[in-house]
Parts: sequence; structure tokens; C-alpha cells
Amino acid sequence: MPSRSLLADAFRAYPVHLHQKHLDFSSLQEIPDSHKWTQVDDERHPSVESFVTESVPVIDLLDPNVLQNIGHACKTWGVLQVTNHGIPISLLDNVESASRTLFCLPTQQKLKAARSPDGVSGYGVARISSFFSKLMWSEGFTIVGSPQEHFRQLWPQDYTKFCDVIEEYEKEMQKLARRLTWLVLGSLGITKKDLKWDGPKGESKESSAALQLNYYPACPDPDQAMGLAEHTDSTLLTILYQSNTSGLQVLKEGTGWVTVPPIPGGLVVNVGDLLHILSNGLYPSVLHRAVVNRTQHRLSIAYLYGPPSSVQISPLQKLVGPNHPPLYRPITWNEYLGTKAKHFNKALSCVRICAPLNGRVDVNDHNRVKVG
Ligand SMILES: C=C1C[C@]23C[C@@]1(O)CC[C@H]2[C@@]12CCC[C@@](C)(C(=O)O1)[C@H]2[C@@H]3C(=O)O
Ligand SMILES: O=C(O)CCC(=O)C(=O)O
Ligand SMILES: [Fe+2]
Repeated sequence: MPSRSLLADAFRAYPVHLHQKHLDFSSLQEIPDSHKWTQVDDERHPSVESFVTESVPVIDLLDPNVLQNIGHACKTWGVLQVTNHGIPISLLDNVESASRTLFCLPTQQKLKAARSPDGVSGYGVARISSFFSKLMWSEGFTIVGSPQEHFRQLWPQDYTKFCDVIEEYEKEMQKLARRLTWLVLGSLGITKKDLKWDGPKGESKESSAALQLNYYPACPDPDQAMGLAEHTDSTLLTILYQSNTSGLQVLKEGTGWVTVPPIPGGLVVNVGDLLHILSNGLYPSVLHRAVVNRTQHRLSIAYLYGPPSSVQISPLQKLVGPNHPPLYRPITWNEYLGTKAKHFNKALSCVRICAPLNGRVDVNDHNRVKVG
């Protein structure tokens, strides 16, 4: 992932000065006020979760109907789980174990690799924390490009073996993300001929990506805590490995929060804001969050995949016409990350140039765009 400057640049203009309160979660018997969330009980939070019978589609990538299945899942859910994706279980185990080792280090050691306020990589609380008055019950570690610089601070003696695992994971995830992107585009009727992300001389440009390791310690009062608050990802798509502990929830319109149960070896794929823009709102980016539990800690590993740095993302030509005007203006990922850093869940609306003809507005203003 060579485009580290792109992603890092996006945040330089919007430094996040979080009053980084690093708790030793394991020693706490109750939740401090700083981490106590009052439960919002609106129509998006059904009080009896067991009434939810709908579930996120699980798609076998070797199924002959894979294109239709992916298209339907993206349109109706904005999220799916994939099996038969080709990522070896041993690699998933290795990256999980490396992440576990990282988060088990003493706090003082982890802080040696702390993310700087205007940086993108390193250890810290969730970036989106600055938009909330309460802190989240989690720790994170963001990696853009090579983890070497930060891993050397964590493990001066044996950082290379951890670097090797992460680099292998990034390489495999990039291949899968590319494959999934073409499947998603294929489901919209878009072929490689329709989409030129090559340079002026036909040279192919590298996509950009970030790896986000999330750790959610067990929590004495999970109903009053939040692992990772609701958000959409700014990506084209995100591939999430959530190991074997549940906690991920997605918002389904008309239903409420739906838990995405871990399936052995399965990977969750989220539609991100850039795919939302590219599809002119046809494939909505999914609002999601992570909740915590009383007995088990939880790990998740998100591969956040985006287009090459200089590529302007705008609604695909094939999807716009007299009855389907483009809903969003062209924007690069770098610019969009800046918009997100400033406006968070209102970022999509900031890029919108035209209300959908059916008159509805965006989820990121807590109302979903519904088109098509
Ligand atoms: C490329 C990126 C997307 C991300 C910001 C980042 O630079 C690296 C971390 C990503 C992440 C992961 C947790 C949720 C999220 C909203 C956040 O605060 O950091 C996403 C960002 C995003 O998708 O906007
Ligand atoms: O931990 C999870 O299940 C969600 C993580 C997530 O949404 C993210 O890293 O962007
Ligand atoms: Fe996310």
C-alpha cells in the first residue's frame, strides 16, 4: 500500500485532539462516567431484539449467481458476508493472534506507538470519538502502508515477524478487495471498459487502503457502553474479519439494528460512502456500530479499501440520465476523508448536489437516500 501520504494528508488539516483517556479496562469493575452512554430508544433501536428475524445475506463467492446475489445484498442491505473468498484460515488466525498480542501489551508500551493528532497511523481511541461526548469501550490501531515504523516501537527485538503477518494480510486483502469491487461493479452492469482508473499514459494506479485493528475489552455493564459508535465507512468497500465473537450491528431501514453473527471463516463486506456515490445512491453505505459484551473481549480487523489517490469519484455515467440526475459531485478519497474528518456523518450530504427525485434524504443525516 504505497499511498500513505494520501491518507495521512487528509487528516493534517483536521487534527483530532482527543483527550486520550487510556483506561486499563481490565481492572474496572464498573463503567466510569466518561464511558457511560445513555441508551437512545428511538425507532431505530427496537426494544425487543429477538423480534428481528431478517439476517445479513451470506454469499458464496463460487456460486454461479454471485453477481445477482451481491447486487441484491448491496441494494437492500449495504452489507453482506462472503464465504469461499480464498483467504487462508491460517492467515486469518495469524493476523488475529498478532493483533491480540499487540493489544495485550502494557498501556505504556502501546503508547510508544500512539497516533499523533494530525496523523493516520498508530495506536489510539477511535478517530470518530471527537464527535461524541462519551468515550468508547475500545482501543484501535491504524496501519497505512508498512507497519514497520510503529511495530519497531512496540517490539524493538522481534517486530519483523509481526510486520510479515500484516504485510501478507494487506496483500491478500488488496486482491480480494479488487475482486469484490469488480463483482459489485459487474452487478451494476459496469465493465472494465466503462471505468478507467488508469493514468494518462495508461499506467495503472495503485488503490489506497488502511487496516484498522479494533479491540473491545469485556465490559462490566455492556448496556451502558459503546464499543464503536454508529458510522459509515468512507471507503469503496470494507472487508471485516470479526473472529468468533459477535458485536457488529448494522442498521436496516424499517427493522432497526441487526446483529451480524460471525460465521466460521466468513468475512463481512460493507458498502462504503464512495461506492454509495459511485452507484448514485443505488448501493447505500451501511450505518454500523460495535457493541460490547460482559464476558468476552472481542477483536475485529477492518480492511478499508478505496480508489487510487487522484481519482475523482462521481456517479457512474451508465447510471445517470434524464430521470436519474447525478446526486453527488466528483470528489477524491483524500478530499472525502477531509470532509468526513470535519463533518463526520453529514459528509455524504456535503457532497450531494441534488435531492433524489423521490424527495428523500441521506441516512447520514439520519434519513436514508432511497433511489432506484
Ligand atoms: C482510511 C480511513 C478510513 C477511516 C479513517 C482512515 O484514515 C483510517 C481509519 C478508518 C476508520 C476505522 C474506524 C471507523 C472510522 C470511521 C474511523 O474513525 O477510522 C474509519 C474511517 C472512515 O472510514 O472514515
Ligand atoms: O468491530 C466491528 O465489528 C466494526 C469495526 C468497524 O466498523 C470499523 O473498523 O470501521
Ligand atoms: Fe466501520
